Amino acid sequence: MSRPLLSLRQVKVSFPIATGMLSKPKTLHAVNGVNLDLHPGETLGVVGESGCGKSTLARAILGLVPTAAGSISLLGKELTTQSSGDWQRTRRDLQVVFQDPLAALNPRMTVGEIIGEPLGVHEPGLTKEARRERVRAMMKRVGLLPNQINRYPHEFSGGQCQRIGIARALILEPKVVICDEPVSALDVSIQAQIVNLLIKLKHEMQLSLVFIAHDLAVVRHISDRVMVMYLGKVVEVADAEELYRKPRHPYSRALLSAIPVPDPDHERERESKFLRGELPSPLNPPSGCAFRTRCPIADAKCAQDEPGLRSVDGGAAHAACHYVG
Ligand SMILES: Nc1ncnc2c1ncn2[C@@H]1O[C@H](COP(=O)(O)OP(=O)(O)OP(=O)(O)O)[C@@H](O)[C@H]1O
Repeated sequence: MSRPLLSLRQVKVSFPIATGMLSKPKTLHAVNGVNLDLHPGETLGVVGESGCGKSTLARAILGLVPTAAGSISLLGKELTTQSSGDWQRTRRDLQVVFQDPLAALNPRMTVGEIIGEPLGVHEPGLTKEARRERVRAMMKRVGLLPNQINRYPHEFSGGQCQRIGIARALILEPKVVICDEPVSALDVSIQAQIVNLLIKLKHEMQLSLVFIAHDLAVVRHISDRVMVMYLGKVVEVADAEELYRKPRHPYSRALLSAIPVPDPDHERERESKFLRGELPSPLNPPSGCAFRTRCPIADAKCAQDEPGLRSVDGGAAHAACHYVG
């Protein structure tokens, strides 16, 4: 297999949380020992309930939040210890598409200025006209009309704003793009258009994507592999087809069973059967396996021993459960 472009090893991100005037702050482990490899041309989906650490993981990769431990390397270069000057160079290869397109765009800048800004930083030798030409070409590529280059973000719909965000992310032709819930804020009717655009651009521009979403149907459509997170940890990784065909970890099974189906009775029955109770507080995670308090097959061993991620069914998947495989 090819060498990964992006590699994470035992990455931890923690936040101190005040618990009262007289007590010491507690530590919330938002990302707790995550390993990840992203290969050239691959789309890795990251799923899990709200609060499982997906966005914090994305922010750690992008250097927007400090890591407490572990290593993150891009094209063989360690990111966690690099200087801000090095980070600037890294932005050429590593870009992000955020969830809320309008909030991510500066309302006082024209679309041309927004999309062209990274070119100004990384290719300062370009003439103004050459830069605008690149911007127009990119606008066309993402399905915007180049003659709208002087318009402002508020003149565009949510879907069009996300196209602007994607154009800005791709103008430097990066190798890796972190998509943090890029369609969650959009109308359902627009979501498929944006996902299909990302798939098209990924092939045309030979991108590798980390695609974070809580909508499992969207993730299935775009991903080659999927990583399932629970309380800051990876509980399963498998090829997308394999994961959706046969989820191994009880949490993956619960998540997939909760995908809405047209029959409401069917859905209710499935959800109540598989995904019980609330996500425990990450400030007080359960002992042993973090999922055991909601797991239908947990026993005393699960309260004592934390299962590590291991290869199951001859390598068809990796799952962190004592009773899988
Ligand atoms: N800056 C912060 N300070 C304190 N706690 C934080 C901070 N950022 C995130 N957290 C906590 O870290 C945990 C993981 O949050 P994160 O936003 O990464 O999850 P998520 O899976 O992306 O959820 P969502 O889909 O709701 O964004 C949560 O318990 C959250 O409350």
